[in-house]
Amino acid sequence: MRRKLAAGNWKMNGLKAELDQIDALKASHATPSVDLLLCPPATLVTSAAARLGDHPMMIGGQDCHMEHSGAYTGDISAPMLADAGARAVILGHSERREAHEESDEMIRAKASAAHRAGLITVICVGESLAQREAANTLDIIGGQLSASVPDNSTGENLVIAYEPIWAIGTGKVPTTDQIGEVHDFMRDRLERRFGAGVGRSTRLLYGGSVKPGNAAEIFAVSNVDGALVGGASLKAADFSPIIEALENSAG
Ligand SMILES: O=C[C@H](O)COP(=O)(O)O
Repeated sequence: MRRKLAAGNWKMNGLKAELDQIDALKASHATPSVDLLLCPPATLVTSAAARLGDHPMMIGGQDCHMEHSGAYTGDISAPMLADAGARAVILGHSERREAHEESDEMIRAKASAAHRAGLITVICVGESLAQREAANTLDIIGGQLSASVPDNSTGENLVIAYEPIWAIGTGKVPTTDQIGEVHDFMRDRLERRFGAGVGRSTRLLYGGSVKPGNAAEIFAVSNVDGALVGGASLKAADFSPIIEALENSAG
């Protein structure tokens, strides 16, 4: 049985003062029945991890370099993230694919490096509105999956987040049928490539305008094992009911 995962992506938001949101999450979810992951900006990874104490929530990064170390000004390697207290890293978010021109091949190399460093990778895939309207969604997702997921993936270190680009930060959410179609497709693709063991134990998250008001409906969809939450993860008051909805959905 896959353990559900509620992941928060703070993106480029958060100063030290916002670490009090971690205190609030700890207080509200002292013994969570689902896995929790919070990915603050890199500047806060060390202090966020320290703030956790012995709480089971994980802290993650939002990107890493594909190399172990070297002359890459401004970049952060996977071992550095692990050394800072991170246990996971988001890779291939559409905002990085677009703004930093990250290709599937780059994401695959980064994910491979992250796995070697012992990190869980949350690899993001998703179609644009034009691609969906052209009925190319499954082709796009299938291509991103096969090209950006590395061979050294296991059921423990691989998480896939389906994030339709047009749903991110827009308040627009696919229908539950649309989400289910993509998640069932991803499950099938992973099972075909990696076999039933890895394919069935890899967690599949949905991301894109997940809010307290729509979380329960999304978590009831086939093969949705949790969420990657952006805006609503910034405040514990918003993230907490999403976590509760996931806990209530876990069966
Ligand atoms: O990584 C998170 C996603 O981009 C979703 O962001 P959002 O919940 O603000 O739409």
